[in-house]
Amino acid sequence: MAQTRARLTDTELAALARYGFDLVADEPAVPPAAELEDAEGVLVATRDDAGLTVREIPRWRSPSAVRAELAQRGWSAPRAWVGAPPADGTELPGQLLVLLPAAGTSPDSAALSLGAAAWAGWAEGRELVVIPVPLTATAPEAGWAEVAAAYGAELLGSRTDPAPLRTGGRVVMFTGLSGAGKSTIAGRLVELLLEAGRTVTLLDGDEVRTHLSAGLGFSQADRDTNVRRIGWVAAQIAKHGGLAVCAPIAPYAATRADARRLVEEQAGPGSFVLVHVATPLAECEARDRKGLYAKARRGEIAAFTGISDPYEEPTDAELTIDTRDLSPEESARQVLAHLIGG
Ligand SMILES: Nc1ncnc2c1ncn2[C@@H]1O[C@H](COP(=O)(O)OS(=O)(=O)O)[C@@H](OP(=O)(O)O)[C@H]1O
Ligand SMILES: Nc1ncnc2c1ncn2[C@@H]1O[C@H](COP(=O)(O)OP(=O)(O)O)[C@@H](O)[C@H]1O
Repeated sequence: MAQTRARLTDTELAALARYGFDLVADEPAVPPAAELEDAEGVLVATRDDAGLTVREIPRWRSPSAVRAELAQRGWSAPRAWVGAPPADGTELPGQLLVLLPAAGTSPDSAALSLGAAAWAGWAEGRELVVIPVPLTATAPEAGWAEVAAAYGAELLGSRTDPAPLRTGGRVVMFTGLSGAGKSTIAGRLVELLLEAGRTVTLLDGDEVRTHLSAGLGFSQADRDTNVRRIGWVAAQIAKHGGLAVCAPIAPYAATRADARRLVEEQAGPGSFVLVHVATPLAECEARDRKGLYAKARRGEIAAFTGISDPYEEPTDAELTIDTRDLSPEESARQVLAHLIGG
């Protein structure tokens, strides 16, 4: 055997659960290790000459546990619905087991919480039990009627057409040279958003480098780590509908694209707004508020963006602002208009 213990991905864990719950007969395609664990290191299955033995899987509630809960609630003839609520006026009973196909997603996936939230309006005057199940919505590995029966209910219907994921969360990432005006515009944007009654998280550059990215410098690898961390945190904020504003130099196109991907994976298409503060180098250097350009020119700061280190101009920015033409107030209002409009 290749290794003694292997960690399963979300997709493999769902496959193991389907097998362990007798929803499918065939052994799942999982690594050939003697012990299998989940993302937290919990032992979920063992393998010996007799085959695979599935133990408790913390991520997924077993059909028998769900059946026991329905019995305890006194549901005499449980009915089940799979996926999103019916769009066609189907009558739903007063007690309903909702099965949400969630194979391959993480436990805190936005797809899952949006799936559950879609049922909130149906809960009034009704008893709903909402259970994520380890099956794939668009290509179920077992028939929905059989799955519903395993969870102790008769299938009433299903709706598993994949709606595009949109949490309503957004991330505004300003990018540009040092002194371009990123922090000034980001700060004013946050004030305008607060005035408009929005809750907003500012991932302030100084605070990020003091806490989240403490110890990182300005090599390409460190800048990439810094920008990816900012992108990851912003994605977590946007995942459940929050708004995050950040303003790193973010000089590399590929790393900005990584941040965009992280955010859009969690909050849906259109959730990442890249704002290029395109103040030319000569103007930034003329401002030189912190005296850094002068130091960089004297060689006292190595690898300074625009002087001795690259800045890759974005070609994918949703907005480009040249602060030679606009005041900070006008610039911030332009970003706000984009957020409100799109
Ligand atoms: N070598 C070098 N190059 C560029 N900038 C430097 C450097 N050393 C220190 N500083 C100061 O750090 C601020 C940029 O940090 P960031 O976290 O935004 O940079 S990056 O996105 O990781 O490239 C930047 O702040 P801003 O002027 O607010 O952009 C600089 O003040
Ligand atoms: N239209 C403008 N937008 C933003 N900043 C401007 C503008 N015009 C002049 N400035 C000045 O440029 C400087 C930008 O500094 P800062 O916002 O810290 O830049 P960055 O965060 O990109 O390094 C500030 O002193 C600001 O007052």
